[in-house]
Amino acid sequence: MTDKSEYKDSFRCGYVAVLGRPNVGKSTLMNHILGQKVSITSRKPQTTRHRVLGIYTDDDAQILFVDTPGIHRKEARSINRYMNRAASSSMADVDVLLFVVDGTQWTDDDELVLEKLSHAKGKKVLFVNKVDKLADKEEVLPHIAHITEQCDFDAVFPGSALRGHNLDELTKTLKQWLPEGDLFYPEDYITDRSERFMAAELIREKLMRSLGEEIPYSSTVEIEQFKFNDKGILTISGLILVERSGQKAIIIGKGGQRLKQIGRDARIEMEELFDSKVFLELWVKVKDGWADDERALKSLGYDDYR
Ligand SMILES: Nc1nc2c(ncn2[C@@H]2O[C@H](COP(=O)(O)OP(=O)(O)OP(=O)(O)O)[C@@H](O)[C@H]2O)c(=O)[nH]1
Repeated sequence: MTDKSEYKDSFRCGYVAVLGRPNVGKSTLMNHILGQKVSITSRKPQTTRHRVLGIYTDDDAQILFVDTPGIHRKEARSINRYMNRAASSSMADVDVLLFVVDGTQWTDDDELVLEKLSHAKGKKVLFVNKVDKLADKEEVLPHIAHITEQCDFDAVFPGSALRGHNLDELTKTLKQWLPEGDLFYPEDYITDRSERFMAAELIREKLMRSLGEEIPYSSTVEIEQFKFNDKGILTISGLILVERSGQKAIIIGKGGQRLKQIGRDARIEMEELFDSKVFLELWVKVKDGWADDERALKSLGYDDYR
């Protein structure tokens, strides 16, 4: 470990890539550290489809979190290939790689991420999450041994993103490995994502939560209107794109009830996020086979990974 005293007077700023297979708790971890929701979470895997930059600032450092989409073995659909490429590219040019695993479950997908990580450059930190679920905390030890045998980590933390266990210690460690430098973003920024993007993500989150197992990621959301009127009311029109008409019917629900509930839930969080009264309109449209068409994906804004 580096002696922290030598850093005392200098401000640090840099990038931390958050890596891990879907559903291990990456978004929960980032949201907890930032103290606000910037990345959507759900019980189903693969909700993080976009790279979200979360920004943490305190008196001595600014951490720029790059939240990566899941890495998968199954690359059959374009959208999966796209997500894999995005995840790999976010490993390059960062100061610290933060590998998040679920302390209760190790899978082939974890193995795949670990394999990619072992070839990457930069400081590496392992966060073994969901330890709150283990009756006997020592159960994580063989898990940690298995992982660290395959890849050298500069620090290892068992903890819980949901309960905030060990996150202060993690943050302190991440900060000390950032290069010296001034703030990249103003101190009150928590993301560089646009308000439109945040609005779309909120709708998508409510959609996923409401649909249970039915439509994992064959739907997407476009924001067609995002406008304040002269009374300060924000009008947002969201277009939900699905692959088949059956899916459209499911989303709309009996007598439009499900769509109404999705809209109500999204609107409440939007009002808090944008600090304004919100009028939200939602539409559902069928766009056949969009997930298999990489060009269509790009036209929908999935081309912003560098
Ligand atoms: N018990 C427990 N559950 C957790 C913890 N961290 C996350 N979860 C739950 O695990 C599920 C997945 O969490 P996410 O943060 O969405 O996972 P993710 O890795 O960002 O997933 P993708 O977006 O699919 O890549 C959610 O239901 C979380 O509430 C934890 O520390 N303890």
